[in-house]
Amino acid sequence: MQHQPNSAKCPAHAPSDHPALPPARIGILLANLGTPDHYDYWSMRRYLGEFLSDRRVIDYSPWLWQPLLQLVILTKRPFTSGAAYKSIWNHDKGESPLMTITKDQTAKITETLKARYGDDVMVDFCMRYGNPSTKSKVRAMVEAGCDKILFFPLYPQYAGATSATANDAFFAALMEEKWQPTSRTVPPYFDHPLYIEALAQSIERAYADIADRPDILVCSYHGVPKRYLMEGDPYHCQCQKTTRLLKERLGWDDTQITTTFQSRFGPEEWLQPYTVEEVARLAEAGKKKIAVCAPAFSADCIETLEEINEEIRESFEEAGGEQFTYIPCLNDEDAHITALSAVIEENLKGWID
Ligand SMILES: C=CC1=C(C)c2cc3[nH]c(cc4nc(cc5[nH]c(cc1n2)c(C)c5CCC(=O)O)C(CCC(=O)O)=C4C)c(C)c3C=C
Ligand SMILES: [Fe+2]
Ligand SMILES: [Fe+2]
Repeated sequence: MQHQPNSAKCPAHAPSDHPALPPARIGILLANLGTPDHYDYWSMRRYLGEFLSDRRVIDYSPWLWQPLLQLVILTKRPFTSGAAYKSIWNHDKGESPLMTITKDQTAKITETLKARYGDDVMVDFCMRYGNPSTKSKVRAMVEAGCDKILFFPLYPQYAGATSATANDAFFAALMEEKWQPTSRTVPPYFDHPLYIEALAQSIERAYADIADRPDILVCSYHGVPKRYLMEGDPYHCQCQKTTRLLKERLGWDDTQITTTFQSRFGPEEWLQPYTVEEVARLAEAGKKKIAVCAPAFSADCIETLEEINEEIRESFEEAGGEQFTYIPCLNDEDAHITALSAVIEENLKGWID
């Protein structure tokens, strides 16, 4: 089925000053978390302020949370996080790795989908926090003639703090459109066979390059407060299922792979076990060679390049660990682009085939 051209302008009845309408097309809008424009104090403060004010991320009453955030956290954390960003920054391009990788993914997905659908589709990306904003990209797609938009949060596992808040920003952007495009959001793909396959291939490739086979693979997922799980967020279960499917695809048993959660923030209990503690425990228990991968992240970012590959590595080595291998995220690897493009194609059904 071909996408139908825009038929809203009827030449016989249109007034002479009727606005011009571009040919109708389908927009595919990829969304990631967002990243600071720079690692200086004010860029960091702006980014963290927007992120940590999102009640899908931190759900405390703003009356209690905002004074603490504005007066305490945002006076210190922009410095420490800014230094961490500086250590991983893509200085050649003047942007964070998350931004560079998201652009590369967008370019490759565009190429794949254009080869299949031609100019009936346009592909772009937006961020939940910072730039380019979701609102600006929805506006640009509507202006370019998109009367349908498929919105794709690039998180394999659903969490209120990631997928839902990305969707919220998308719906808020639609609220401002006079002629609102028909819209769909892409569901989580934590169990999609091609995502599992891409993960498995990346592990097999990494293991083939390591002379001394690791004792165990640690699948480290970004954490959330445990309370969110108790309140109905399926993130924890989806992470566990991704690890199980990966284990089955690799043909491994439970001694060769484990699930942990990283990036704890604040005093509440988060999902356990905490990666930083678990890698130390593994070293102390005699697992001196480990590999760590991060299946919840579609692109390498501060949480993987700095937290896993620097802080968590250090925790392992201080506890007596000897060989630590970080396995990069799927980023713009071919198998990942194939998986993401397949998820998109499945969700375009009925709009264009
Ligand atoms: C404070 C609460 C946080 C929750 C809950 C949270 C959930 C969550 N986040 C990601 C993915 C990413 N988080 C990233 C950075 C980051 N995350 C938090 C806090 C929470 N995340 C902070 C404060 C930061 C900023 C860095 C820092 O100051 O520590 C990123 C990286 C962005 C980048 O530019 O590189 C990603 C990606 C997931 C998947 C998730 C829950 C499922
Ligand atoms: Fe985070
Ligand atoms: Fe669970």
